Amino acid sequence: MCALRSLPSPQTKSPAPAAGVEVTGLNISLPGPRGRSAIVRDLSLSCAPGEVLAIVGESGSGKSLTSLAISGLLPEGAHVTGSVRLGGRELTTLSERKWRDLRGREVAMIFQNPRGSLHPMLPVGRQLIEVLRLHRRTRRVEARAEAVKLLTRLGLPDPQNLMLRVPHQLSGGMCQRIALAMALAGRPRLLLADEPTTALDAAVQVEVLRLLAETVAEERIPMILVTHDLAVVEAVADKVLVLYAGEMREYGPVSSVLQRPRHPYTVALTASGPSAAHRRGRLPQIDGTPPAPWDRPPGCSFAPRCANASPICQTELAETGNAHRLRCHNPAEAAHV
Ligand SMILES: Nc1ncnc2c1ncn2[C@@H]1O[C@H](COP(=O)(O)OP(=O)(O)OP(=O)(O)O)[C@@H](O)[C@H]1O
Repeated sequence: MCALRSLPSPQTKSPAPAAGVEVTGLNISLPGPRGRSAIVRDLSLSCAPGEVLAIVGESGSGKSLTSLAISGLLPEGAHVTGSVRLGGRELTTLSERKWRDLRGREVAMIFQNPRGSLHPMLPVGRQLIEVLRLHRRTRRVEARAEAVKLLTRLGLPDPQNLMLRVPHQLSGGMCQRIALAMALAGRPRLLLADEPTTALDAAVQVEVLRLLAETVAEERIPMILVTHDLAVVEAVADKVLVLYAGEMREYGPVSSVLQRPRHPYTVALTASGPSAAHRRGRLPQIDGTPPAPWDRPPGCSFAPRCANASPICQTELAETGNAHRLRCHNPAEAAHV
């Protein structure tokens, strides 16, 4: 773990305090081998300004589609119902023209491969300055000064020199920080990060994520982080949403959900403890496989893999809790992990 650094506070802030994001009753369906299938079902979450919400779950649980739905980037043929509100504005009904205006500026995204978001032939400084000029409508000289400030803030030494280099002359960690600076350039009202550090080595991952979490906290930007890695969740997130087969199973503050998991699925994920997960960097394996979206059983779709399942689990889902929400008829005792 790297030591936390105290960062200079930004001189320019968003004109108005950004409001958070609120997702209510989100359903995403896609055409599949047996017609249209519900992939994500009845998902609700919220992320306040400066808060980091992590979405975790096994491969195929719908983490990326949820993030893509929030950023208006779902694949062709996807059908969405429910609501995604950012600062009180409904996003699910925006036209593509409105999205083009919003995306990258108000809703920024960071992906797994940092080099993929950079032009391979252009100096990274020029790329960052162009994005700053576009989003902030400033002159080149001001954009350059802002670029230096952003890169310093993201822990990059000698930013003037670094800005002259092209991506292949930089390490993956440096490229990811440049990509982060570009994502932050528009002073977004929401940051979506899908496995942003998976391609980096473990020590750099933690440092980049810590800097990112500090920056969004200072800038009051809500951040939704998609990850497989419980150690990442523990290190940087405030809240966590545990997805199983496209549905919420457990949701609440990290300190509560990961330390005192109640849903048998979360219990299984955390059974070896986040620090053991940290060593592997992936979710632990659980016996069995999740159902395909077109083959979901009625009731709780985790029931076929669940040691606590009882007959009611085959027919109905039950939701309890408020700050720490849970969908389970037979939750585990709230034991400390
Ligand atoms: N373009 C698409 N067309 C049809 N089905 C898709 C498409 N994209 C994703 N899916 C299906 O939707 C489900 C959820 O996919 P998604 O990528 O959101 O999962 P994930 O939790 O992010 O997985 P991973 O951790 O492997 O990235 C999967 O069953 C996947 O096969």
